[in-house]
Amino acid sequence: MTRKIKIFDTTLRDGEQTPRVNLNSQEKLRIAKQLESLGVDIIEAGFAISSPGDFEAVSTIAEHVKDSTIASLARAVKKDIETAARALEKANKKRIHIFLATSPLHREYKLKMGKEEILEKIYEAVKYGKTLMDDIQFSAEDAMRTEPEYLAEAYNAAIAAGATTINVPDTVGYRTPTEIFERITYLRENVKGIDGVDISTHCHNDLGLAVANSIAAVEAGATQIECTINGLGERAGNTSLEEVVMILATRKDKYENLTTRIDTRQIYPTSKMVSLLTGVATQPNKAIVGANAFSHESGIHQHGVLANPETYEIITPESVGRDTNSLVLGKLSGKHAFVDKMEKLGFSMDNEKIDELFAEFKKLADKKKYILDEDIISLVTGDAGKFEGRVKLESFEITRREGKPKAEVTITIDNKEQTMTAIGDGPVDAAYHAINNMLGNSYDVAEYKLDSITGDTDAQAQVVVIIEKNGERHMGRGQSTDIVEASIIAYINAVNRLYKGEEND
Ligand SMILES: CC(=O)SCCNC(=O)CCNC(=O)[C@H](O)C(C)(C)COP(=O)(O)OP(=O)(O)OC[C@H]1O[C@@H](n2cnc3c(N)ncnc32)[C@H](O)[C@@H]1OP(=O)(O)O
Ligand SMILES: CC(C)C(=O)C(=O)O
Ligand SMILES: [Mg+2]
Repeated sequence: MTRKIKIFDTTLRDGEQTPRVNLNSQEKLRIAKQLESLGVDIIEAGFAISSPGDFEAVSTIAEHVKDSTIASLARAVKKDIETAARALEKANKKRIHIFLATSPLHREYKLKMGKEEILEKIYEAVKYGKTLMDDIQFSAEDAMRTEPEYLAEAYNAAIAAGATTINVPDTVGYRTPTEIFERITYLRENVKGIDGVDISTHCHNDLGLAVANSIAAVEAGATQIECTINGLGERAGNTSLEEVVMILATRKDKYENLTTRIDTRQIYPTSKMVSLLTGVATQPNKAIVGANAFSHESGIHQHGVLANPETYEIITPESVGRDTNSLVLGKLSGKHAFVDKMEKLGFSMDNEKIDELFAEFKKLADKKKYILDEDIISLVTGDAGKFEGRVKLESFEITRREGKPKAEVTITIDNKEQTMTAIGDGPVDAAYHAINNMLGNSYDVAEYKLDSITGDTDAQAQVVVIIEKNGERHMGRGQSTDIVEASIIAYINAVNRLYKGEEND
């Protein structure tokens, strides 16, 4: 029998608890709209009582997002529950998510409440919530460090008062998958009326087990997973939505009866949006959405992927909304990938030439961290890294005049030194004007590309410039820790190639 797994996204609530993340209501609405397109069943839009801004965010989302259920968090406190209900007034489908901690540590040190008092508060809070709306979720905060018998009593109280979902959080990410499986199984066997409600899992990643623990909960019978985009959340974060969803989708052989409503092709755009609006970058090796998740640099892998991507990919990039996989050329790459890259750039040559270029490529890759398409073009055209020619940069200086950058550039043309100053919109523009004045010609810059070769503040900048004359394009490359210098060298390099081409004609 098919079991539908509800996806409860808490990016806008627990995700916003990520240190230094702060979203305004318009940003939250943009993300909520995207979560709706993604097919999320429940969007936890915020904690309405926490601030006027969060109240506004929850009510704005409630007004504009109609396909997903909108939830607001509330403590087991009347004013929290009433405020959540007010914020959710305009929602098509709404839920109040009431929580109260149950573990010994939280009872004694945080809440300073006894076991009985907590059970009464749970019952009263859920009962009050039910007077405001039907859909009430109850979470026993720190459930996974609570005595199992007492935890069952807490959920008995919540269900008796009318809770429709009971959430079992591993608030501090302490448990392992086997323990989670056992605890959910225990609750299923010991909580009255549990078969009539959704069982939810909410895992934190303090030991890196949030995703594995959520899957274990589902294997034990949970019907709702709480998660966040990119695994954002308090401390080490929450269960990552993209990972749990893709585990269920990819391992259909194992989870054939489990389905979600998620449109997996929306995963990558959603991840990008969340990363942009929260300012939290995803690590390159992050599963599913990281920059390297579908990149291959080693020769043996590249050879396999060229023959059939399934040799080293268990998910297609398209299925999660990414363009294609990529073969990154580096010192560990093999000849198959090198030839593939050359063919994609439009070059074909005999085996002898390929062997020769491949040997040169390996030498270059030993020295250079990233091999760009332009490096391959230079290899093929036989002038990699050379800066010889009629024009040579001697020195330059950038100052500002009347708010605009002024460049003083000294070059030699055919061994004759010249100096010229010019003003431009930016320092590179000013330097290019000065050079053009000395060359007595002005070339169209068809492309200008700036890359940082290393990631530090003293990064090497690599500039690639393509200039155009009479429909012919000439590429130049410059490398320096100074962006302006790299740009000047690239430009002069392109001009020298243009002159060389003219000499050969
Ligand atoms: C595991 C989680 O992620 S829980 C959610 C955590 N998220 C947040 O805390 C973000 C939003 N929070 C806030 O804006 C504020 O903490 C508020 C508005 C909720 C409360 O602010 P304040 O009234 O200033 O209280 P403060 O945050 O300092 O302390 C929490 C109070 O709530 C009590 N409390 C904590 N959890 C609960 C609960 N689930 N039900 C009832 N009371 C609770 C604490 O015992 C403490 O009570 P006290 O003031 O009587 O000592
Ligand atoms: C509010 C609850 C569900 C929570 O975030 C937690 O326990 O981690
Ligand atoms: Mg949490």
